[in-house]
This record gives sequence, C-alpha cells and structure tokens, in this order.
Amino acid sequence: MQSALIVGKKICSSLLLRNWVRPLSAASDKLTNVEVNDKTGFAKLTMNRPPVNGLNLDLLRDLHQSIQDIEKNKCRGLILTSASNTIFSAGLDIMEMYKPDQERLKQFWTALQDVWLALYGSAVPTAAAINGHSPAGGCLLAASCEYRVMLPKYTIGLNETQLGIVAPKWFMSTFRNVLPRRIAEQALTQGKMFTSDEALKIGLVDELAATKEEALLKCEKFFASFAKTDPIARYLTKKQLRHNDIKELLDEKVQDVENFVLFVNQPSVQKGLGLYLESLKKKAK
Ligand SMILES: CC/C=C\C/C=C\C/C=C\C=C\CC(=O)SCCNC(=O)CCNC(=O)[C@H](O)C(C)(C)COP(=O)(O)OP(=O)(O)OC[C@H]1O[C@@H](n2cnc3c(N)ncnc32)[C@H](O)[C@@H]1OP(=O)(O)O
Repeated sequence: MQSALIVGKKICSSLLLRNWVRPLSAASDKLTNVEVNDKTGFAKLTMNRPPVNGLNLDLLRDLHQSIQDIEKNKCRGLILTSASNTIFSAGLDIMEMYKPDQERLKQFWTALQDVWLALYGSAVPTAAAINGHSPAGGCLLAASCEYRVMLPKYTIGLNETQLGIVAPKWFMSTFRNVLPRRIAEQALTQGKMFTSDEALKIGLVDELAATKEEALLKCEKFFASFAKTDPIARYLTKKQLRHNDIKELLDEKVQDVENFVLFVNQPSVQKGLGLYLESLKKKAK
C-alpha cells in the first residue's frame, strides 16, 4: 500500500493558517495522500497519479486503504480531490483493460467495487472538490460522495455509452441517487459529459467554486451543516437510504466481476479499447 495517512499531531507552520496538517513524510511517490485537520477532524484525500489520475489497480487499492484509514480514525469528514490542476480523474485506466492479464483484470474490477462500497457506504460524511475533468470512473467517485463542489470550465459525466460500454448497475444507482430519474436516464443513455455550469443546473454538482481552496472550504461548510446532528443517527439515515444499492452489488459481487471480465475480453471490445487509446495518444501529440 502506498497511501500516506497523516493524522496530525504536529502542525507545520506554513500550513497553520489553512489548518491542514502537512504530511509527515515526503508524498511525491504516493498515489493518494491523506491530510487530517486536527482542529476540525476533516480529512483531505488527494489522488496523485499523474498525468490524469487514471484509476489503475494500485491507485484503487490505495484509495480503498485511505478511505478505510479515514473511517478507522473517526474523521468527521472526507474530502476527495486531486493533485492535478486540470484533472480530477480520467476514470478507469484503460491500460488495465486493454490486452489484460486475466488475474489482474479480476483484481482490478474487485478493487473498483471495494472503493465504491467504501466510499458510497462511508460512515464519515463525504464530499468531492472536483478540481478538473471528471469523466466516467472519475464521475463515479465524485457522485458516490454526499456533496460535490466543482471548478468552472471542466466536464463531468458517465460517458460509457459513448465508448460502447454499458455502465454496470451500481454506476447507474449512484447517478440515480444524485439526479432525478429522468435526467439520470437521459444522461446515462446519451453518455453525456456536462460542463460545470450544466452539472450545477441539473444537480450533478451542488456548488461551483472559483478555486480549489474555495471548493475545499465549501466542502467543509457542508460538513459543518451536520454540527447539530447526531453522527450515529446521521450515518444510519444515510445507510438506509443507500442500503438497496449497496446490497445489490454485494449480492452480485462475484457475478459482476465475471460479467466485466467476459465483456472486456470480447474481441470487439478489445478492438474498441485499442482504437480509443490510440485516439487519446494521437490527441496528446
Ligand atoms: C453487465 C455489465 C458488466 C460489466 C461492465 C462492463 C464494463 C464496464 C467497463 C468499463 C467502465 C469504464 C468506465 C471508465 O472509467 S472508462 C475510462 C473513460 N475515460 C475517458 O473516456 C477519459 C479519457 N481521457 C480524456 O478524455 C482526457 O485524457 C482528459 C479530459 C481526462 C484529459 O485531457 P488532457 O488533454 O489533459 O490529457 P490527455 O493528453 O488526453 O491525456 C494525457 C495522457 O493520459 C492518457 N489517458 C487519458 N485518459 C486515460 C485513461 N482513461 N486511461 C488510460 N490513459 C489515459 C492519454 O492517452 C495521454 O497519454 P500519453 O501521454 O499520450 O501517453
């Protein structure tokens, strides 16, 4: 595991004003970084896999570990964000699915399921500070949180149908938990990517913020809105509201992995993934 959990005892002076606790170890080689504010108990979980926070097996395992650590440490809020200035997460790392090693492919999908179960079902209040583009799996992570604040001029959405992919049921439930059913259906069937303004308008994000700092503050304000609620009552309410979605995946977890493996291994899907990767690389040139 490469995640760094820093539950602060020592507050570094340069960060004192912002109250975020500086990592106690160098974080340059970490895929996720967790900083916990001693004063508020809020944890900032930062994805750090350049260039685009592609969700590969390692990043997913790190994310899972970090979410579990935050839960164990009884933090009072979890803010998911990105170390990149322009990308929240490009979604699943397509390299994990293209010409895959079969055992790793299973582990990869299981790791994604585990991250979703941990984040969507988290006892700790969750929010996403979406400081960049957030397609597909990136959108899934953000939508699994309870609150979203996005920076302007980026895009977010579950674009799977545009890639010839049928999003699994739990991706769809996540969207349905956030959006009115009809809007969720349209967005999912069209594979629509929304601009920040559009996302705000349909309720896919709750607020816009001009800067990452402002987004983090708005997420903290959301957590502060629970100051007068009982944390257990709060969690049990969330748990009941999300129960069916979680149970549905838990009941079908193994089958879901098999479906995924079967789907990814189809020659037409492999061909499509290869062409998509090529188009991304050509674009980068
Ligand atoms: C019954 C059902 C059963 C099972 C379900 C079956 C299937 C479900 C399967 C899959 C579900 C998939 C969900 C996903 O998340 S798929 C991933 C979708 N993501 C995307 O479409 C995003 C693609 N990327 C972009 O649009 C852009 O890169 C960007 C907007 C995120 C960033 O743009 P930039 O201009 O800033 O950066 P680029 O130059 O485009 O990229 C830099 C670099 O990164 C590579 N890259 C980008 N995205 C990915 C990716 N998702 N995976 C791997 N690699 C990626 C890109 O090629 C560049 O690489 P090079 O530097 O050229 O090497």
